[in-house]
Amino acid sequence: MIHSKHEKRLSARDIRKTFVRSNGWFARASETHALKGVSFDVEAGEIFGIVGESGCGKSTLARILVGLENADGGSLSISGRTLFRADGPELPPVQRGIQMVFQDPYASLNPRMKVGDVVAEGLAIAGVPREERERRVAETLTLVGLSAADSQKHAFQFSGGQRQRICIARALVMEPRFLVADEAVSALDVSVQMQILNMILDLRDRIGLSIIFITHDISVVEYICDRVMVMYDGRVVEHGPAQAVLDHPSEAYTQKLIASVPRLASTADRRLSHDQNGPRRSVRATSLGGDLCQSQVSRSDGV
Ligand SMILES: Nc1ncnc2c1ncn2[C@@H]1O[C@H](COP(=O)(O)OP(=O)(O)OP(=O)(O)O)[C@@H](O)[C@H]1O
Repeated sequence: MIHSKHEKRLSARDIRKTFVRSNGWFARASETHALKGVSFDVEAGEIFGIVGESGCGKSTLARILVGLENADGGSLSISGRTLFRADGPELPPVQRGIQMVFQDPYASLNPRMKVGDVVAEGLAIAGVPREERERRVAETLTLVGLSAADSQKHAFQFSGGQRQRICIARALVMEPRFLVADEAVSALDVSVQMQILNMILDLRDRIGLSIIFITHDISVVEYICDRVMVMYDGRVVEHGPAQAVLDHPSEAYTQKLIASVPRLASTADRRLSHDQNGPRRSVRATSLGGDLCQSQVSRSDGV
């Protein structure tokens, strides 16, 4: 499942989406311009953050990337291979090489299904034979810090953090080049958030996965992202290396967004800590709400 860092770049150009809502027979339909021409590139093996306040269009963009929603205009390609463009057909979600992890692991998992069946669902739909499905499920569960034996358990037997690992395994088993994580840690406790974030950093390092990390939490961007794109009202306000944008935002909107939250220790310290300690490290974490905790984290903590 290891990807070459040289081969894939995702390019989104001028993506547009308008939602039209009917207001009954006698009133005019109302329109929401959710995306007003959004362009960006994500390099192979990078963690690309997308931030912005509620309603700026982050989730709509995520859903368009994975094919859960159609764009009205623009184009999307991975290393020149077109996923969609205005005048052409769309590549179906399963052929895109992009998978998604959602915010709430409780809502996005059927608690009564066996974990092995949950993780293998996409493979079964794609017609992958049972033996290969079982092998890939076991491999992927191990990759996310669970065990092959967990495939026989039911989702309700797991904690929130473990359920999010199952959701990540369900996405990774399809061997995507790009993973879209939409607020993937915001439903979890801060200490559990750190464990999932560390696991994502590990996955990037170990298998060269590229991750598009959508969040409203600046501290998460500072912790995990290489580059960041700031959105407001369906447009890109600015983008660049995460630390540079957070330390020296050039746009007034970004300045306001960043000024409203507490900050972590510098990226250099955190990266050094990650490099020295591998998956186990001590970090000072803060959430948008301002909670501060000292959290000792490990992939093998069982969360
Ligand atoms: N299915 C839909 N029908 C109508 N309007 C929609 C639909 N989905 C999203 N919108 C509108 O599009 C805009 C962007 O919504 P979106 O969910 O993408 O924002 P967001 O930045 O992800 O917000 P949040 O952080 O709260 O999830 C909002 O004004 C929203 O109300």
